[in-house]
Amino acid sequence: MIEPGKLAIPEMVDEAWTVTATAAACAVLLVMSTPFLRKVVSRVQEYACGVAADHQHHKHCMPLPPGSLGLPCLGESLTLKSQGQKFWISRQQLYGDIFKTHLFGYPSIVVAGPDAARFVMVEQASSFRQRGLPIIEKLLGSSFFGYQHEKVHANFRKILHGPLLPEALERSIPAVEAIAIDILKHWDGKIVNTLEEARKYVFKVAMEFVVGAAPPDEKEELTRACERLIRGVSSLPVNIPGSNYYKAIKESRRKACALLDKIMSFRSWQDENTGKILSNDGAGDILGLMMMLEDENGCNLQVEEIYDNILTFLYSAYDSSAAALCWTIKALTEHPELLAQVQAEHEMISAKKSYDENIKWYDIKEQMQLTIRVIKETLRIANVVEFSYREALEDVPYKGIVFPKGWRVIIAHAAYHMDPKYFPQPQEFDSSRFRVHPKLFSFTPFGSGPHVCMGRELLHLQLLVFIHHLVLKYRPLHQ
Ligand code: HEM
Repeated sequence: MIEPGKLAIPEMVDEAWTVTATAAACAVLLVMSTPFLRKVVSRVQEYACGVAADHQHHKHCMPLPPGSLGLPCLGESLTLKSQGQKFWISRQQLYGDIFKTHLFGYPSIVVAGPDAARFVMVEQASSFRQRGLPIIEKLLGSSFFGYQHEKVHANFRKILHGPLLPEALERSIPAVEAIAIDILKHWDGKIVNTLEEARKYVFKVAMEFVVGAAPPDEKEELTRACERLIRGVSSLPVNIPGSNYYKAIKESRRKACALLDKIMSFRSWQDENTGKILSNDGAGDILGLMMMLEDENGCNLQVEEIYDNILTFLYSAYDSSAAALCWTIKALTEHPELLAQVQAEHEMISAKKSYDENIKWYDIKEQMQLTIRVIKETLRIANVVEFSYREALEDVPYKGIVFPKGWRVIIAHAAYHMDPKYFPQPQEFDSSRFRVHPKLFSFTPFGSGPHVCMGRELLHLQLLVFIHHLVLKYRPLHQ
């Protein structure tokens, strides 16, 4: 998952090739400046990708969608890096709701409209496998349960969802509230870096849900190792000593795995007779569940699988949630009238409570409707997760074009979130637009279908709790 404006370009070039690639890119830029040569290069690029030529001419006679595969090797990754979410919007305007490109080292089909998004995420979900960006799979591991297909994925998901379901979340409100109050306590009389504070908060919350019971020192060290690892994910994949990418691979992942080992041995013991891992505190968090999981032969997961899952889980929970909280606070401070209404909403909830009484699940679900709309509008406009990522497992025909087998598929939520057809004046922050439900599948910040975000209820809970205490305690300086 990716922060706004910080899209990571995965390993397209290894460092030995960097100089050659730069020279080649300059030459190709010159060549690409004439339309005829651009067409020739594009066709060569399609042939280089193999699958496209195969499809267009030999198999189904079904064309690929319009679009450009960009520069050889680099594709359109540099343009995406420089344009951010505008990349999806500008191409959607140029080519329509489905177009081809070449990103993150793979020929890809981008889905930029609600109907096609629904087709890939829901109707034809079994023909597409969820993937992580190459850099994410490399740094955090490729055996994350979300990348498994159909039944295996569904079985894992059913078990791991437990701590994130409403019943469990309701029990955890006091713990989340305590973390929020503690973070805000340190804001008194200070100028703080909101993003840093948001990261501190969401990571502490994520640690409770994902890693659970662990000695505080190990948890603290794990937090730091994960932060460095996550920094590596949004860095350029330049594998030279001193770079964030290098440090993430060589130091942070190893450190994080060693700490997870320590935490697991603190929490478990191995049965001498069966060799099975027994956990002393069971199923209250994701790590506890992972340690207890058994396959059909009664074997526990391999430790590498546990590392990959925990690290990817922490990544999913951390980066996007911190960005969402930060953007929400920014939106509120930029709209003083809205902030005043949000404050009134929370003062009303607080007025009905005795001193020290915790927020209730009912408050979250029923009493914070305006704040929920503010969060929705923030997610729409900030697009903290710009897209979902898939691989086509077979040739998939759709409305006269084909998703070729082996190509990557990018569901660009950001493109339709910013489309005036579904959200008039899309650049304007207007939480009141969510008084009515948006068109089906035009608003999918958490994805949809079998891979829909497992942490969306937790995200709402942690944002609402934090905003509740923030607006009750502080006023922005300009008020
Ligand atoms: C602003 C916050 C968040 C956003 C915008 C977000 C968005 C998403 C999206 C779009 C997907 C679907 C990926 C796909 O279709 O391929 C997803 C999946 C997932 N998210 Fe989130 N997420 C957020 C926070 C969280 C949190 C707090 C957690 C956990 C505590 C979490 C855990 C997951 C997991 C485990 C999956 C994979 C589900 C599966 O493949 O079955 N997310 N998220």
